[in-house]
Parts: sequence; C-alpha cells; structure tokens
Amino acid sequence: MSTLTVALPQHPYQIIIESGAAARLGTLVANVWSPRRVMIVSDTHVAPLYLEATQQRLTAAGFTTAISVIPAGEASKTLAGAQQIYGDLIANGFSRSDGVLALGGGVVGDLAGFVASTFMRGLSYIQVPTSLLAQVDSSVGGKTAVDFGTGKNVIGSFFQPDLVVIDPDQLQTLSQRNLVEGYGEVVKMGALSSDASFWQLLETIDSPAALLAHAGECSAYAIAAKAALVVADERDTGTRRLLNFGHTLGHAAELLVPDTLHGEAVSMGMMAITRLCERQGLTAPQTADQIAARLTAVGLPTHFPQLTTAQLVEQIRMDKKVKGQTVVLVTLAKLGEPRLHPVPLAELPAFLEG
Ligand SMILES: NC(=O)c1ccc[n+]([C@@H]2O[C@H](COP(=O)([O-])OP(=O)(O)OC[C@H]3O[C@@H](n4cnc5c(N)ncnc54)[C@H](O)[C@@H]3O)[C@@H](O)[C@H]2O)c1
Ligand SMILES: O=C(O)C(=O)C[C@@H](O)[C@H](O)[C@H](O)COP(=O)(O)O
Ligand SMILES: [Zn+2]
Repeated sequence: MSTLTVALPQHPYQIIIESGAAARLGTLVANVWSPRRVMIVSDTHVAPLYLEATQQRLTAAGFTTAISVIPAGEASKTLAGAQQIYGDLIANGFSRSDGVLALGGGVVGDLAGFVASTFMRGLSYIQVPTSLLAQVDSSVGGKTAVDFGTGKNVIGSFFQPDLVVIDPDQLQTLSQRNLVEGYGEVVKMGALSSDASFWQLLETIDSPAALLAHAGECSAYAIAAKAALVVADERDTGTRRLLNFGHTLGHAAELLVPDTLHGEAVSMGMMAITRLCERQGLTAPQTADQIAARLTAVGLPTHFPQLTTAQLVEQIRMDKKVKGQTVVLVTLAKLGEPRLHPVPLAELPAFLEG
C-alpha cells in the first residue's frame, strides 16, 4: 500500500494505492467529505461489475447515492455525454454542496470531472479509476475534458479531485487490450523519469500477466512522477507539458485511425517522435529501441500508421502546445532526460519528413 499526495498549495489531495482499497471506499470518502448526496458516474462495462458494491459502501458510510451510467467508450466523452450527467444531477436535486464520484476508466474520469467543474460552477469530485490507464495517469492532475469536432480534449478545465482511490485488484476484470493500452502511459512516465529504479521495474515486465502483477507498483511510480510535474505547473504552461510525450503525433493517430485506443496511440506516437529525433541527432542512438523493447514486451504497437504530412500538420495545429506560430514538441535527449523542443509551424512539414 502507498499513499501519495499531490501537494498543490490551494488544493492538496491524497492518492490511496492499495489492493482491496475499494472495500474501504466508504471510510476513505468519509475521511474527506461530510455526509452529502453523491452522484456515481460510471459506464456500461464498469457499472455491472462495481456499481452496486460502491453504492452500498457509500450508503453504509452515511452518503445518499444516485447514479449516472454512460455508454462505455470514447464516443461518450462529448458535450452530449456531459448533458446526460447534468440532467441526472438536476433530476436528483443536486446542489453545489453535493459531490460526484467517477467510477471507471479515463473516459468516465475526464467526463465526470468536466461535469463536476462546470455544474453550478463546480462541485467536489473523487476519482475511483478502474482501468490501468486511469490508475496510472488520468485520475491524477485535474485535466478534465470532452472531445469536440475533430479534436481531442478541446473543451475542458483544470479541476482537481478531493481524493483518488486506486485498487489494483479491480484490474482483474479489465480486458487484456485495455490493460496493455494503459501501459503506454506507464512507459511514457518511465521514459520521462530520472528515477532509474522506475525503468528497472519496467524491464521486469515481459508479458501482460507480469504487468497485471506489478500494476500497483506501476501506479505508484507513475503517479509520483506525474504529481511532481503537476505541482510545479498545474496549468500546463511549462514543464507539465512533458507529460505530453508521444501525444502530439499520438492524438493524430487516435483521431485519424479508427479503433485506436489512447494508450496504443501514445505508444506509436512516442516511437515515431523518438525515431525521428534520433535521425536528426536530437536523441541519443538506441533510445527508440530501448522504448520499443518495453512496449513490444506486452504487445503494444510501435509502428506509426501511414498518415500524410498534411494530415499530421492539420491535427497538430489543434495541439494545446501550439503558441502563436510555434508548436512545442516533447523529445528525449535520452531516457530520463526529456526536452521541450519548439518547432515553428512553417518548418513542421520539413521536420516531420526529416
Ligand atoms: N485527464 C488526463 O490526464 C488523461 C490522461 C490520459 C488519458 N486520458 C483520457 O483517458 C481516456 C482513455 O482512458 P481509458 O483507456 O481508461 O478508456 P475507457 O475509460 O474507455 O476504458 C477502457 C475500457 O475499459 C472498460 N473498463 C474500465 N475499467 C474496467 C474494469 N475494471 N473492468 C472491466 N472493464 C473496465 C471501460 O468500460 C472501457 O470499455 C481517453 O479519453 C484519454 O484522452 C486523460
Ligand atoms: O496530465 C497531463 O498533463 C497529460 O498530458 C496526461 C496525458 O496522458 C493526457 O492524455 C492528457 O489528457 C493530454 O492532454 P492534452 O492537454 O494534450 O489534451
Ligand atoms: Zn495520455
């Protein structure tokens, strides 16, 4: 078991990582919230598995629960998805002194967080992430969003949860594809981190089964590294942007190639930018192979899809790291030494083809 803290001065909060933590959810929530109504937001895959027990635990701890269940999948991370939850909050008489609890993967967490940040200008929320991706990354740091038009996370806010409860046992029911997908974000954090013991742990993970066995440790390492960047730059204007390693090209692949999951896209995006930068002398030789070895060990894709430079440039113009006429890319000098690398948009086609 480990307890980490995101030590933001205005809004510090704890992340509990513990096998069996879900069974203690009522007590854990009661430690941070007074009795209130709690809207449990979940999706159609997670609700049949964990919703009833979650409701019982909260009720036993003195909370009054209501539920809002969205269709599983990225297609729900939209304004229409948010509208459904707003409707459920209103139908159940929720006010600003009540709370939202996100029970699910990154889609549920991003969407429920967005609703919590906007409903009546903000009510408290708690993250109970149930996918590996959400446990190692999306439940922490307060980036909430919905997709819009052709862009990922176009409409959103920075809004921190009051608590994150991670129970690695809940990953037992996750499909192998979704488990493996989450590892894309773990390898991202390992490649960014200067803590050599993090990468050494990843070198022991040689199969999806080994990943499942070490999921709690992966969360502890990844969240410790992420929390430090979030505390240094909550609003993503400086060093937090390093957490976008693999995402500039990855988001393009996720949007343009049907049936690509976020973590798979990040895997391909990290490989593409690192191979490109190796060719251009910006990244030490063999770095891409070191990352590829970790990704292929669990079956993550490493070959970037055939997209044209024009398609990539069009997507990259929507990237939140564009400032004026420049996009700031995330590159690695070598493992553990990430860099922010500005490229003028006018030079982007040549850079991508270099
Ligand atoms: N806010 C952030 O900082 C941040 C970080 C990374 C990713 N994201 C976002 O997260 C989303 C991807 O998250 P995801 O990969 O968790 O997707 P997801 O929420 O769609 O979950 C993946 C699938 O697993 C199912 N599932 C979740 N937990 C389960 C469990 N315990 N047992 C059985 N099935 C379960 C879900 O129903 C879904 O079908 C993307 O929208 C991405 O943009 C946000
Ligand atoms: O928390 C962050 O900061 C991240 O960038 C984490 C990413 O893994 C995540 O996918 C994030 O939602 C991407 O953010 P965006 O600002 O590029 O939409
Ligand atoms: Zn991501």
